[in-house]
Amino acid sequence: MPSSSAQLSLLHAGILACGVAAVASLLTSSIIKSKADQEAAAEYKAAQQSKKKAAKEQKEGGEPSGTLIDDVSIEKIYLWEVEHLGSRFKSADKNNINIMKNKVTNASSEAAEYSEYTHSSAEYNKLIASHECILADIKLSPSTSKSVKAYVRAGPRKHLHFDPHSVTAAIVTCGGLCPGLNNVIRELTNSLVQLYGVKKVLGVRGGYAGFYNPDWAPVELTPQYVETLHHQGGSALGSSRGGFDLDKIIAFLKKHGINQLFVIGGDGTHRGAFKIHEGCMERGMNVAVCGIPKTIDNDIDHIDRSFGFSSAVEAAQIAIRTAKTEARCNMPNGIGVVKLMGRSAGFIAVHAVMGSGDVDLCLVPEIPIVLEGEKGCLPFLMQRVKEKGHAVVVVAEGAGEELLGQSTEVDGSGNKKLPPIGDFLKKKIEEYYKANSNDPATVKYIDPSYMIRSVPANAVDSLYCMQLAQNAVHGVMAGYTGFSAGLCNNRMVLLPIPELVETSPRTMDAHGRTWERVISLTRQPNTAPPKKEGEVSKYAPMLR
Ligand SMILES: Nc1ncnc2c1ncn2[C@@H]1O[C@H](COP(=O)(O)OP(=O)(O)OP(=O)(O)O)[C@@H](O)[C@H]1O
Ligand SMILES: O=P(O)(O)OC[C@H]1O[C@](O)(CO)[C@@H](O)[C@@H]1O
Repeated sequence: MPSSSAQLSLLHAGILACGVAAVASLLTSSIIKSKADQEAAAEYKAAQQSKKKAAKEQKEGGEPSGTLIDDVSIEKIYLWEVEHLGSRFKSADKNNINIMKNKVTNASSEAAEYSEYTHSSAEYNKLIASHECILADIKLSPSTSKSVKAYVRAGPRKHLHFDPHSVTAAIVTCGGLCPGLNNVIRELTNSLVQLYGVKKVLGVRGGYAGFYNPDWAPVELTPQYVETLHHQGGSALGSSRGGFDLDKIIAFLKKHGINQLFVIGGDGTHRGAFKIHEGCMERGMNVAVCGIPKTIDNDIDHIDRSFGFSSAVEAAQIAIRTAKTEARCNMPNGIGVVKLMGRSAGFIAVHAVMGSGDVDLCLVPEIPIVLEGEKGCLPFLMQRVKEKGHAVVVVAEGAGEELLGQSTEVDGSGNKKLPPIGDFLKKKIEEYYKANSNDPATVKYIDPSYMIRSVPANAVDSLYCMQLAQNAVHGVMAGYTGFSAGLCNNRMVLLPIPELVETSPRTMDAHGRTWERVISLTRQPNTAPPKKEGEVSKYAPMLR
């Protein structure tokens, strides 16, 4: 310890000297470094400037900037043409130009009559011209074909096929429920009445059977009737499976003078809708039939996603979080098993897993379940529980058919009923622990079932439903028929129904990027069967 103030000041001086020397050495090294850096910076700057100059020259020459890759090109575009009533029936007066009517409804009238007063008529900011299209496959590489397919772009057309005053429209919802059904019903009604000035819109109750069931008389849909529909889950019109009867449906259309039919449903519903379209054409009826693709399972092909899917995936998070809490807190060996909807496609399960980040094992219909052995899910689960103390499993309801066998039972529409995979899995986990561990497994099984599809649409789905309904109405008013409105490559398009149903229901690609992401998250053994030689990989449009 320094004993006097003189010693202390000597010590301070020493420290100061050392500090100055260290700073000086640091400065020298940074000066040397900065010389090298300066050269690198100058080189980089020069390269950037020459890039900018080249881009400017390209722009001035009328070319987009960027590097020209001459081994990738598109030479031919083939349009997925949609049938147009104008080819068989006379369209409304060509002077009947399409403007936004923005009709005001007479809210005080109990009889729901609409005022003829239009709040403001406005021209559309964008009218879609003939042959405006959206490329179907936007992935290109030197090995892809130079001929590509394209969808008809959706949106208002300048000329209307129908005089709105001569239109009686009908809306029907079929198949299972799905968040957003009411949003679509509401926006179809509002677009028809307020945007186009259609006088009558009927809501057919209870799906296809509602066209002829005497106890389910149709309701008249008005903007007042649908005002708050979008806040509720389910379908204000009701729905059903089975009961498709073409002659009776055609009889209904004739009786009520329906010339525009909007059918909201899945692949089964669309098959029916196309039969109605063909039935009308064969009978010389100037009727437009339009589908709006709906399925909680997201298994309709081509479209980026079906409405309601995002809300269902969101609702499934509550079940997964519940399973996590139960698994974490229930000892010993807490395991939460959540069963989610998904008849033949595991999209809800895989998206819920990817969105959650809490799941250790995901089982879907597309990937065979292996219980034991090197790639067995049971030893894997036991190991995960050893590491973390608990684990969460998500299983799609259609998974494990290879273990449980195919059910011979079907529902009213002919869809196979599914064996109880959730209970089976719970039993297998418990048995495996009994045989291989001193402590039992504490398995909590959660089946949120209909809770994930009866919720109201979230904001993303509400917006999507609005776009679908508006574009369906634009398409029908223009005279398109036998089509469905959908989102493809993030653009609204019109899809011919036969193309839409041909490859539906779609399933997740066992060798695609979605499944790759799932196993990279869960780190579970990949039991996807090896890819067959020449097998073309399908993609899951939502996550390409
Ligand atoms: N090939 C078909 N021809 C005519 N109608 C059909 C056909 N397939 C199904 N339908 C009818 O379509 C309606 C709905 O079918 P389904 O129950 O299979 O639901 P979906 O439309 O596929 O929707 P979800 O995704 O909810 O299952 C039913 O009324 C059924 O009778
Ligand atoms: O019991 P329901 O109403 O027939 O619906 C169950 C089925 O419907 C779907 O949600 C498809 O709409 C499937 O995932 C499920 O298996």
